[in-house]
Amino acid sequence: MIRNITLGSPGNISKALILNILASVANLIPFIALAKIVEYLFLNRAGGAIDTGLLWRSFCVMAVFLIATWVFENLAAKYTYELGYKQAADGRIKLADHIRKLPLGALAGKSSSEIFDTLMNDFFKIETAITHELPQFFSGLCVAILCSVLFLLIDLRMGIAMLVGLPLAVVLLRLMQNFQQRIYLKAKEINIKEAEGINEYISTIKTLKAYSSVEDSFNLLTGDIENVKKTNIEHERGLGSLITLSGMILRIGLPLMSLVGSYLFLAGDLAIDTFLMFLFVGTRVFDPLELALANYAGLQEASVSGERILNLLNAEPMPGQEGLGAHNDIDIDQLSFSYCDSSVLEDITLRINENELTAFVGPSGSGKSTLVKLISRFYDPDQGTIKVGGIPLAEADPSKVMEKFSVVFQEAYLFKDTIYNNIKFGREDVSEEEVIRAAKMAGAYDFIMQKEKGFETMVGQAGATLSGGEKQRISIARAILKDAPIILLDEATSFLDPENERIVQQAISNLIKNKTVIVVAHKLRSVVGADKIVVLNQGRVVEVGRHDSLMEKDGLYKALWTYQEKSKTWQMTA
Ligand SMILES: Nc1ncnc2c1ncn2[C@@H]1O[C@H](COP(=O)(O)OP(=O)(O)OP(=O)(O)O)[C@@H](O)[C@H]1O
Repeated sequence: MIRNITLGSPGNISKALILNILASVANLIPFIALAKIVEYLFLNRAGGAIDTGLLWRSFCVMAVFLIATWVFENLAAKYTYELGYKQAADGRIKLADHIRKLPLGALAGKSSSEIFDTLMNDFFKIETAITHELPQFFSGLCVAILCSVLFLLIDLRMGIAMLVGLPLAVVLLRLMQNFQQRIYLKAKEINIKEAEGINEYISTIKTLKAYSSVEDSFNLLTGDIENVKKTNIEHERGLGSLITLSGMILRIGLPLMSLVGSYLFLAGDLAIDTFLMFLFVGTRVFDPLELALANYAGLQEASVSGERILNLLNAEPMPGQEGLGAHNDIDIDQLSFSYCDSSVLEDITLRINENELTAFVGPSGSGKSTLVKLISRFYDPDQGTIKVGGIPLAEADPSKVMEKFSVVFQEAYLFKDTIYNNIKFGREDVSEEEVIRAAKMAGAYDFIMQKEKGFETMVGQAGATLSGGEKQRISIARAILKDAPIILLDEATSFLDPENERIVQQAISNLIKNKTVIVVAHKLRSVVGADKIVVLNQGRVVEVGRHDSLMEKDGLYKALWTYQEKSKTWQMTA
């Protein structure tokens, strides 16, 4: 279904198009005046005295229309540039806004490089189409049609000779349209693959060095870059030869018109002024026509880019407008969920009570993190419902849902900004005192103050300049500041050393006071005090209860517990 999203109205471009047409028409007038001057000087003067007044008038007409051409071209450029850049900027903002409302599933299968390419390069193509190709195509076409009709009316035989190549050139371009779109799409895919390769090469350099694999990865990257070079040259060559071929076919009209004109003139069947008009002005029709054909080829690529943008824009955002209720009980009823075709959660029915601590435990891959993502509506379930405070999440406004939740992930993501802004993230209304208080509660204050610039210390991209524990404490400070009633902790301490783990555990205790808390835990010891422990196995809930009752059952929980207790005595041996 095409949703009601447009990238601007075609009507907006009409002013620019009219100005471009006026510029092209004005550009032809000096050539008509030139034909008239030549006709007067060499043919119609008949040896009499030169009428200098007539010459000056003709020169004035030429000068006036040259200036008019310049004025129209400048005004047209102003409108088209303003419009082109505005449309592209508006479109990018609209798409970025749309992307954040999409379920993560709608973006599955698309890499960040692909989405980046659509946001940047596809919109750049549209920008170029609006600022250059569309106005030049339409103005070229209009002028060419206008002149062609005029010249056909002046002399049908000469007009036909002049335009004989046009239908052939158009047919050629139409026939090549599919081929051209295909090579453009192929070039795009290869370029995106290269961007992905570069992205991965840079972001995994640490791992590559650790495994002495930099050389292999570099070779792979070099291959990708070489491939892009080859494809881009192929693409330009294909497009270039297509345009020059159609231009050449179009210009067959020039020698043909001269030949037909010469024969007709010698046979006394063509007036000299008509012949001159065709030679001086008729030949000028080829330029706008060729421009129209060249830009038509460019517009084909813009249409491919437009389709890619619309594909993303047409992905359905998460539905729902309801606000969530005041309560924070979570009811999950017969929930099932798959990533693409692979089933991950099946028939989950569960109640999570307000202001209690609920722990999800279970073997790796059992679906704990996925269940947390469904509860915070990163995805919608395939079957079943999740209600928060009695309101089905599927009917709730997605932006309101996130107001209810603070999520602390396994790996904290920080932005390339100051520590202060990273803590304050998403809360423009908080004071400096509140930020400092949150940092203290998260156990982050001391290490922040030890840094030379304190809260103004810049954090590298993705928090690269901080340790794992420091990043985690900043993300907890962020969550404390958000003060959402439901806290989701997805193995927030699993990558930390014992010292950092102790500090982060303390920070978490401050964060979760009087909140509804769901924690995904690998280390069962960290959740012995939980009000409810939910044991998952292969996407199903297999046991629910407190630690003591689960230990009495002799089921999976007890097995996991026993295994973990034994592994505490594990030692590394060479
Ligand atoms: N984005 C995804 N696309 C496809 N499959 C996924 C995706 N995320 C997770 N999975 C798969 O879904 C299953 C459940 O993953 P999930 O991360 O929920 O398990 P988990 O119990 O949290 O595991 P762990 O304890 O190892 O973190 C796994 O088989 C995993 O490979």
